[in-house]
Amino acid sequence: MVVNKLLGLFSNDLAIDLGTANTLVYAKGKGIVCSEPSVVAVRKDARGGKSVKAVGREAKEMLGRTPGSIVAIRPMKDGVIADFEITEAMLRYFIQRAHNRRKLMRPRIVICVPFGITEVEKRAVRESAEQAGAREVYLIEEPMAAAIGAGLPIAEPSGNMIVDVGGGTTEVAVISLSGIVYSQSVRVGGDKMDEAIVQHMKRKYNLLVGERTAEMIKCTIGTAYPTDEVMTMEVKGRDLVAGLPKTLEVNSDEIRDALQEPINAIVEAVRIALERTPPELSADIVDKGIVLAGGGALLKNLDILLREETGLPVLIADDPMSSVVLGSGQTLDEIELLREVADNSY
Ligand SMILES: Nc1ncnc2c1ncn2[C@@H]1O[C@H](COP(=O)(O)OP(=O)(O)OP(=O)(O)O)[C@@H](O)[C@H]1O
Repeated sequence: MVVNKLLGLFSNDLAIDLGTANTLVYAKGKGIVCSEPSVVAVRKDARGGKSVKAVGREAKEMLGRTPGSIVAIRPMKDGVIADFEITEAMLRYFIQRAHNRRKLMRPRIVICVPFGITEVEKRAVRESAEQAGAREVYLIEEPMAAAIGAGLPIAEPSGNMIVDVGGGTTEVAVISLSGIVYSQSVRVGGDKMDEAIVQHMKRKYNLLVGERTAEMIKCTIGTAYPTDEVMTMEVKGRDLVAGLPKTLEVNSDEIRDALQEPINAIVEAVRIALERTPPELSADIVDKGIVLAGGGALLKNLDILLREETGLPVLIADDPMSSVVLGSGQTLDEIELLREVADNSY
């Protein structure tokens, strides 16, 4: 008992939301200790060797701005590992940062994965965390973690619907009695919205903008449903015809049109989930509504659009970008909960 208490006190257990866009780390007893973009800048030498130059925010600043010898890489794509080696380097960096760079720690790690990824993809995440220094690895499905983090009563025999709109994926899940009754993951999220804006700028204005600029446009004037006032913003890019830098003004109406395809895919995923939900649980969702989490939940008026399209109440989680990591962090404190929701299918 005393030993257990002491172990708890000196625990270095971590929960990690290894996301396509952002990685968040929660340390037991401390809360969120790190929240950074999932980007790594790598320097290549003449012999083809690679070394990590920067990770996180510093590396994101470099996206699209690197000289030939350095590449800024996003090692996660569509919610899964696209570059194993770089993901491992990134995890190692974040784990060490969470432990104030003390290298000897071998923590127990709870790590989130999108629902519906393959066994091979799960193994890649697990091995990557082990290589990065984890002693034990538990995988939790993202919608479950998001629901716990958003404070939904997941253990009750009652339907809870969570929609987690991330950078690479959108996960729609219905949860009851600590289990996922139905879930669908579509590989559409904030990244596809950014791409749609890049395409729009190219098609309408012959203006080439980078993904960072596109993301800024989305977060500043992007909307899913008309706002009372039309918003405008100045955008800088390269004119594809003249080849010179150019500034022009775009408005929220045209950006909403540009975002239609990815947004429709999200609405469709919610609609399908509702159609396939068992009737008793549907009845619960009519009363309780849908809860939105993930950074994409911050897209202006996405809640209003979903309310219009489904006729159900739609709420946004308190801190949507942190729901997943907060939910997984909670399982570090409640071992019973971890046993119930961790995926041990490998
Ligand atoms: N105010 C905003 N409006 C619209 N989108 C936003 C806003 N703030 C953040 N986002 C978007 O949210 C996304 C990141 O969300 P989040 O951190 O939840 O994703 P992730 O967990 O990294 O991704 P995934 O779950 O797919 O692995 C990015 O695409 C970002 O552009």
